[in-house]
Amino acid sequence: MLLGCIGDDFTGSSDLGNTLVKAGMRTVQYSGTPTHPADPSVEAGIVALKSRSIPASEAVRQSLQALDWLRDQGCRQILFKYCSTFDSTPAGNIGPVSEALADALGADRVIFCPAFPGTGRTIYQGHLFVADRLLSDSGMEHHPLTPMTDPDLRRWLGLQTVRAVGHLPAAAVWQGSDAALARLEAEAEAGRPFVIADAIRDQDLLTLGRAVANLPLITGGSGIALGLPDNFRTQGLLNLATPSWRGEAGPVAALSGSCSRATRAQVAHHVASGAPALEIDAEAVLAGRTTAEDAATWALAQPGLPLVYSSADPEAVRQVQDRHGATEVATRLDAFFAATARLLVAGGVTRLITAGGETSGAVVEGLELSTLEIGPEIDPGVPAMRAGERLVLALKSGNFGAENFFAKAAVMLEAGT
Ligand SMILES: Nc1ncnc2c1ncn2[C@@H]1O[C@H](COP(=O)(O)OP(=O)(O)O)[C@@H](O)[C@H]1O
Ligand SMILES: O=C(O)[C@@H](O)C(=O)COP(=O)(O)O
Repeated sequence: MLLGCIGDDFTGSSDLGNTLVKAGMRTVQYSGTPTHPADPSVEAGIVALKSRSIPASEAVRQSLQALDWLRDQGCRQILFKYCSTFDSTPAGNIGPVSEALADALGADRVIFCPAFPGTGRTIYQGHLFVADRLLSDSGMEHHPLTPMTDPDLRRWLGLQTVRAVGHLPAAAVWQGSDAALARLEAEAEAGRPFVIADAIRDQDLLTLGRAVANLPLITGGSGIALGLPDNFRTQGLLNLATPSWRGEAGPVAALSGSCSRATRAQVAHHVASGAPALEIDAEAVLAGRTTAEDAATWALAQPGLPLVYSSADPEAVRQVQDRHGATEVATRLDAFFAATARLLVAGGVTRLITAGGETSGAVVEGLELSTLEIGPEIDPGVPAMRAGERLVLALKSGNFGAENFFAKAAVMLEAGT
């Protein structure tokens, strides 16, 4: 294993896997830190954690455990992958986890670059944009768990770390990888070891990828991985075999606990198309009036692609959180979707689509899927994946995917190549 990755959620980890596979690395996603050694053919290993929204101390503990395992596999470089919308709170977890990883690796200069231009996330003058909106005006300000109310990443990261935060501006990136590295070094020498890097085009990410080739720790979204495989390829370290993909026929179902804008549009599209859809009232789940058995029984009786969703608008989310607390609501809905997924798979579902990072984490853990093989891309940032002999999956990040994502994913999961 050459590149060791720690993902702070499951959809984000599959997004990273998608990038690395497309760039030619043999990549496997693990659910949590494995207890066994990796297959020797794996070039990039991604330990997917569900650590984005848990207490910072626990996120640090889990990330260091993942780091130990990745180092045991021989990794030469570590990538900490978080969301392209920098999902975090003033308490963490991007800052505390990065501090712990930097200390463990002796990394005295670390870039932070969540840019993913292919899905509209760009960073300029230290500010994060989603398409033509600042992050704080993109819908992410209403996120149920990590409301992103400040688009200045230097300031937001600064709330989460005792280290001073510097800036690697686009103007330096555009001068090439040597200039970018020189600026990173200068920031570190000036006492600002954590550096937000601007990037507005894939070309910028490739430049940054070359600049950080020899650094032990990199942090960012999946975009920052674009240029990393080439660093290994130029050293003759990559196997050139292309991975094969085998789709799966059989019953299909979709689950959505994502309340992000893109997912809500995809749910509305699915409902408007006349496909079977069951809306789950969060309040009813909390009161025990709606159970996983109800949802799975309904889904297994539907033709085509049934969708079970709790996706709701910000006002509805706020009301239920005000009554029960955000953590309690998330915990109960996670458990509901995990149990529903178990019943669906036990009932014969072989293609499972899940929308939402936390929700996908709960589903994958609920199904006890330890290793996921990354397949072809469904939409930018979302690959098809295989878990064992009979089950294929798509884990969709909340804000990714075209409006017809659910139907498209169902087809893609079946198709073989
Ligand atoms: N109707 C709802 N009311 C309140 N919270 C909800 C509702 N539906 C889902 N949630 C919670 O919102 C969060 C969505 O997060 P996640 O699954 O990561 O989606 P995304 O990828 O869009 O961020 C989860 O914790 C989920 O349990
Ligand atoms: O970087 C991204 O945007 C995604 O890979 C990701 O992490 C999304 O997380 P969720 O929106 O919570 O699914």
